[in-house]
Amino acid sequence: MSEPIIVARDVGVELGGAPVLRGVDLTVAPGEVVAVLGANGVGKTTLLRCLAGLQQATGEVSVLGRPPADEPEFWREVAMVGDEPAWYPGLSVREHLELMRAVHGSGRWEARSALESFELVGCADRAPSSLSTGQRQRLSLAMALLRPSRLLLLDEPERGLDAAFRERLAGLLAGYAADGGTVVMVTHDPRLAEDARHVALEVAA
Ligand SMILES: Nc1ncnc2c1ncn2[C@@H]1O[C@H](COP(=O)(O)OP(=O)(O)OP(=O)(O)O)[C@@H](O)[C@H]1O
Repeated sequence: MSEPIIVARDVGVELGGAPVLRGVDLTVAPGEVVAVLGANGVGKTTLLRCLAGLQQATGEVSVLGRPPADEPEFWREVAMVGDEPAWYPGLSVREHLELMRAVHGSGRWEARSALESFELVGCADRAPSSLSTGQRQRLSLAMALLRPSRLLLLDEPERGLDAAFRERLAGLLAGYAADGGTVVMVTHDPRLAEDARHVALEVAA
């Protein structure tokens, strides 16, 4: 059996003096799509940040065979979509996608295919800051899915997306996993969770 992509054991986090995560275990195999579910404030984003090396935790966290670290070497293999990124002034939607290909040396798609898949053709020459919330979210997702990666970490990828595009996104994530990628997403969206293995977080006692 292939090595897990993620192994988290007995993970604990305290924020502001209060326990947020306690005794959390998670193992994710290559090619899996995992949906982290739970009520508001239960610690889903905090867990994702632990997996991204953005939050210190007690216990053990291993991602791609080593402790996650917020360093270029880690981010070459891991793509994350969470809070809206800073957009490059003066670069269009198309140029943001081309930038991803240029920086990473290759990509899973040409910029033109990504524009089509993420329904951004009509706004390709506009500045991202001039787009709607859902269009900007599509661009964030397109930039993450276009570049090569082994693990995709998504925090509420459904934010701002209409129902039809959520359906499309479910298919795009299934395609990423079929290509050998692994997805861990925090979501409140039943459609995105439908095809995923559910991991339910509960309030840390
Ligand atoms: N910087 C911080 N300082 C103190 N407490 C924090 C901090 N960040 C988050 N928290 C608290 O940690 C808990 C978990 O937050 P988190 O964002 O991980 O929850 P979540 O499950 O992702 O919630 P939601 O579904 O609302 O996005 C919350 O009670 C939140 O108030």
